[in-house]
Amino acid sequence: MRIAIVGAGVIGTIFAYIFGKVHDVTLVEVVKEKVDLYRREGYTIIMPDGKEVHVDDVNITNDPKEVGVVDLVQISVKGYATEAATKGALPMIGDETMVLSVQNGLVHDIIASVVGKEKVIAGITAHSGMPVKPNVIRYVGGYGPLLIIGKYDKKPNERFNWIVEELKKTGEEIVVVDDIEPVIWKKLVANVACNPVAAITGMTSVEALACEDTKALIKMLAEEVVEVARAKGIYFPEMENIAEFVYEAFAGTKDNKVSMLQDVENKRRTEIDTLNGAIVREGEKLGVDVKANKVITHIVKSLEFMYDKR
Ligand SMILES: NC(=O)C1=CN([C@@H]2O[C@H](COP(=O)(O)OP(=O)(O)OC[C@H]3O[C@@H](n4cnc5c(N)ncnc54)[C@H](O)[C@@H]3O)[C@@H](O)[C@H]2O)C=CC1
Ligand SMILES: CC(C)(CO)C(=O)C(=O)O
Repeated sequence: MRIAIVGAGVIGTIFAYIFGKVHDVTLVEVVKEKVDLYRREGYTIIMPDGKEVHVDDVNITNDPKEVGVVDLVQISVKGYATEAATKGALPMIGDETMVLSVQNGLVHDIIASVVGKEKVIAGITAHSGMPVKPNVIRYVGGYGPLLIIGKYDKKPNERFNWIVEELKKTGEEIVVVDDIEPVIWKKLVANVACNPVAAITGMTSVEALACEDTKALIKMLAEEVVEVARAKGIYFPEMENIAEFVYEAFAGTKDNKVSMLQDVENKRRTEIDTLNGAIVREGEKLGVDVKANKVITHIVKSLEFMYDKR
């Protein structure tokens, strides 16, 4: 199968390595220096057991037209870049192409607005990693399947089934569900409740969960997400006891810094707009009280505003 992965970051590179064992994969990256670096030196992945895998001869470009039409495009950029990345990918998307995303946050409607809902394979990954150098990535590994995916329009077809079978040839665990939305929202609630709190306080999960005030804040954010989910008709059993669920999910990150804390520490734009900001937009549309998420969105955006001021 021919796959194009848009965004040669942490997830894009890890997936290029995994899919590339079996399939013809091209990375598409907007940063020219990164394209040059990957072409010149390849990339290294430090595997969960500490072994290093080096990949030379990387197929990477910053010109999607060079790639042509592929079977599967994976959008693997930060939430705020989703629309630009999907529009940029259009030269690689033909009648039969499907578009996969396991990005965090509410991004699948953005992709669907560009390519059509019927082309979108939405989902999550239980795997993660972090950058060590521009072409060295620590693959933390997986706390579950590589992919939990579903056709976003809930109408599986022959083409989708074929892509799933092709992806399974990697030997990775790929779980297919009929309704992907509850799966996305279950991960979303953990990211929305924990990531900005970590970003603002500098806390790891161990520190946050030792403080009753921090736990109270996490609970408030999570409860609003549940109310928005209910208003949208989305249900997953953990909604019944959401605070315990998010505390447990956060605890799973141990002493690691969640992505939004890493972003703030490195003065990078955060994914607040497709996490808490998206909850605020959805909540306000549906008449749900989302004040806690609104306040924390303003705080994180205020932090971003100050990046270049001192
Ligand atoms: N890092 C992790 O362990 C996990 C990340 N995610 C999610 O996956 C998504 C990607 O995250 P990371 O890989 O960590 O981000 P990253 O910042 O490491 O990589 C994103 C890459 O996309 C590139 N890019 C931006 N706009 C582009 C465009 N228009 N065309 C081509 N390339 C473009 C950037 O230059 C960068 O190299 C995010 O939504 C994140 O929340 C989900 C699970 C785990
Ligand atoms: C899964 C987890 C918590 C990995 O750290 C994440 O999604 C993030 O940091 O944003």
